[in-house]
Amino acid sequence: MIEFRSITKEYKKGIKAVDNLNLKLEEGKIFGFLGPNGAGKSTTIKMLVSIIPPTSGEILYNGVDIRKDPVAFKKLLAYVPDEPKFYQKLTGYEYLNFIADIFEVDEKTRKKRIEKYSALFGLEEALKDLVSSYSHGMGQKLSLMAALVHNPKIIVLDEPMVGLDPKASREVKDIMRSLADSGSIVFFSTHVLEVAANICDRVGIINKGHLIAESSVDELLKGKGETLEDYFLSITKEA
Ligand SMILES: Nc1ncnc2c1ncn2[C@@H]1O[C@H](COP(=O)(O)OP(=O)(O)OP(=O)(O)O)[C@@H](O)[C@H]1O
Repeated sequence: MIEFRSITKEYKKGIKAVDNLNLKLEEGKIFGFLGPNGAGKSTTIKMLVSIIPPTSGEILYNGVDIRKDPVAFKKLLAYVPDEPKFYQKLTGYEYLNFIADIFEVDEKTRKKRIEKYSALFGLEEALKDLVSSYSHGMGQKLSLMAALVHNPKIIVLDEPMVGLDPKASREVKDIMRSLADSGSIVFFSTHVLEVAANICDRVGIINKGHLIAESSVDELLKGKGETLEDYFLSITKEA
């Protein structure tokens, strides 16, 4: 389990991008993180994947601060950013092999996974080309493949559906489900409330750095007779 304990991030002194966040992410569950623009979603994700440190508070994995043994934690983790960056002079294959080397995935296993996911995403031919020739959507798919090549125990995705065609978007949702079903922690941010309502086991809504709701979609909407979109719009307006 991952636990955010009183996590606060101030980029500028006195201005809290994330304010006293307490949140638990469980194995086997897909957790959707929702919020308006500038609410603090990417900041939370970047703290979880150790790109930026919190100003205060701690993030625990199975009870241990993730900063205690960062390499051990990162070995379990895959991060799919909203704007993936690649080494442009590598081919897709070279990039995936580079990532597989870092995560010490053996040759046979990586070959099997690369074949499986390149077929799913229709990227078999493109993997021979330089990454610099890829469209935005192809880059998104490559970034997802790089995450999946080491079969992560924890996968964190920032706006994973943006720029994907409908088929790839469906594949990503199915992959997230099967990772969760195999016991991984799946945490992603999205603006697409329909996706969140359909695939998440739990959702959290953040607004102006504060977590203002957190539960299963059903519990959130129980007795309210609303869609997730109606509920989201009403509580982010009030807060
Ligand atoms: N590097 C930075 N320096 C200063 N302020 C920042 C920085 N990154 C984000 N912020 C501020 O922190 C707040 C939260 O931003 P964040 O990117 O986490 O929001 P978000 O929920 O991911 O938004 P979006 O949905 O638009 O991507 C915003 O007020 C933003 O301006």
